[in-house]
Amino acid sequence: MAELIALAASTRERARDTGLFFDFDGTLAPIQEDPAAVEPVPGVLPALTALAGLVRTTAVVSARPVDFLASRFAAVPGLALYGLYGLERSLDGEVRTLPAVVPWRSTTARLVERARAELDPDLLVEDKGLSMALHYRTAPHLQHVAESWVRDAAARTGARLEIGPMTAELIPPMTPDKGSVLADAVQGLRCAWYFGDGRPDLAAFTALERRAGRDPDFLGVRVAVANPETGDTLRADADLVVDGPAAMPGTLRALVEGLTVHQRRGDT
Ligand SMILES: O=P(O)(O)OC[C@H]1O[C@H](O[C@H]2O[C@H](CO)[C@@H](O)[C@H](O)[C@H]2O)[C@H](O)[C@@H](O)[C@@H]1O
Repeated sequence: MAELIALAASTRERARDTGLFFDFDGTLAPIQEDPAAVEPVPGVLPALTALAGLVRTTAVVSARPVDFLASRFAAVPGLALYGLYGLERSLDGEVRTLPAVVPWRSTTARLVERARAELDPDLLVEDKGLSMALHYRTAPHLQHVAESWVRDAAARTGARLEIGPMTAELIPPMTPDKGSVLADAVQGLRCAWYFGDGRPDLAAFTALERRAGRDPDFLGVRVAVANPETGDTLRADADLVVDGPAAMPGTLRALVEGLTVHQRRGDT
């Protein structure tokens, strides 16, 4: 907590030039068997709303589609959404899709249809519009089947393979990574925090390091959310460690407090 308070103190003097960026699954929401049932941890939405009033940018950067994120975060005004690793963006309420990727919608639709027809029904097929994922969390014995099916489909279609926790995903080849999303999003900011839990979030950490390396005035804060599954993936590279999604509301409230103390004092 002492580290968070110190970093909040350094952030508050540049709060109006600060961006707060969050991964979704395993960071703002707990890992569950059914991806469609996942909701943000109770307490996260009011804390994000409070933060959105204190800093320039608050954003979710996720492998989920923007419409899914929008359904979960409608209560947070001004929250920017980067979906499908940045293929889809909703920065001002309007959803924009990288134009080059649009033809992949039909490729993905065919892959989803084939997966549902060919594979064991215990493998959950997640249709994300421009990408799709096979989930074997409730059927771990099918990991090999899922991974070899997506490998084969990737070779046939040119889609890119992304292996996640209990998940094998096919994404369009031009999909950015979270690092390039962050590098772009932090332009014009003097401070950014990134909260993540998994391997794709490392690229976002690296983007903050690179920016800080080029700009000594820039403060980048890398926060690892050590959920029970991905555990130590980001810990070694982090400035702060949060003990899983359940600890996020308390962490965000402490950050609100750290940013608000200054404003109250500054106002008097
Ligand atoms: O970038 P993220 O927001 O972290 O999304 C990564 C993947 O998250 C989801 O899958 C993971 O969470 C599920 C729900 O808790 C869990 O059942 C699954 O095993 C995890 O891999 C989402 O369903 C995927 O589409 C995302 O790629």
